[in-house]
Amino acid sequence: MADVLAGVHAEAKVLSEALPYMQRYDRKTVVVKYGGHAMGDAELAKDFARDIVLLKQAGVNPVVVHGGGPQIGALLERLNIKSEFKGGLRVTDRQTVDVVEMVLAGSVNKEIVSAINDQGGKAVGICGKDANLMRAKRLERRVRDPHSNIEKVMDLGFVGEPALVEPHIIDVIIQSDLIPVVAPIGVGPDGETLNINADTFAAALAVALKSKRLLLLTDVDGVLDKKGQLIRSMTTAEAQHLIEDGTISGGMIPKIESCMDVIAEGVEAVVIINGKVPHAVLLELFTAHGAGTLIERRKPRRTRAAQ
Ligand SMILES: Nc1ncnc2c1ncn2[C@@H]1O[C@H](COP(=O)(O)OP(=O)(O)O)[C@@H](O)[C@H]1O
Ligand SMILES: CC(=O)N[C@@H](CCC(=O)OP(=O)(O)O)C(=O)O
Repeated sequence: MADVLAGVHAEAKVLSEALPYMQRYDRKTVVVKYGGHAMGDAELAKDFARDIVLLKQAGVNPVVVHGGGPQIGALLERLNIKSEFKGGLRVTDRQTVDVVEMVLAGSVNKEIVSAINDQGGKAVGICGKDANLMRAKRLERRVRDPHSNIEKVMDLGFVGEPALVEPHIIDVIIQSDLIPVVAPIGVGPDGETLNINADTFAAALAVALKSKRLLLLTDVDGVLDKKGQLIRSMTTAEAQHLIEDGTISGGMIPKIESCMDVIAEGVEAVVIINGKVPHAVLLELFTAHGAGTLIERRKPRRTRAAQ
């Protein structure tokens, strides 16, 4: 009996301690980027959908932006279409962009919408083309050839970068008490479909929506130091230093660079968390210890709880 009571008290304590966090995010917009790697497991996908519904029920306005890199890769393979990445971005020819749109705005988007609706939420799936949410331009990335030292423009085909965000459609969805689920497809200057990295898309949307937080769900616990230990919080200057000294590499570089842009544009903080941890979103937003790595402009205060 004493054990049962102790258990009940522990549960009540967790619920009660969530109150200040619920108040902090009351009616605030939080953009959650749900990466393709975090989507693999059916049970985790259900937990994620449940967390999003709970956020909405608690008065937060979650906006889900999803990826789907591995899912695009799987369909391209089935269709025998070769695909390669340059600097973390998929080289996207005309044939590939059709597949990218089909997977992102089609199957992946609707799967997430259904998962949220199955948990009692009401989600609406859109992509950056809807109501011109995300006007984009062709990405021009310059790289210096290490041998000749000549700078070249890398041609990635139908890859875009955000040019102008018109968040009206998101506001309408939020005001209707629905949950927007957004696929990272943009519309180019000639009306063409452009493939946008989901972290970059989520970052631009978070800025336009004046989001209170941007959460990036990935497949590692957060940013790890040279010894593989989780860094719980850091400033943008410290993040820059970790890129320069090589601690941060690969796919984590564009992620961190998006974080730095977002913070420079006024979003308070970005958190990188492990989408493979059950209920990672709730732990981050509604508990004192949070989860993952918190990145913000100024020196983080002593504890995550005090922030
Ligand atoms: N310092 C670091 N801390 C954590 N992950 C890192 C670091 N440097 C590089 N990475 C790599 O970045 C990856 C996450 O980026 P990415 O694969 O693009 O994620 P996603 O597909 O979720 O967008 C990790 O799986 C890890 O291999
Ligand atoms: C230009 C570019 O690389 N676009 C990505 C879009 C999906 C994405 O970013 O998904 P994840 O978040 O799951 O990696 C792609 O084609 O894979």
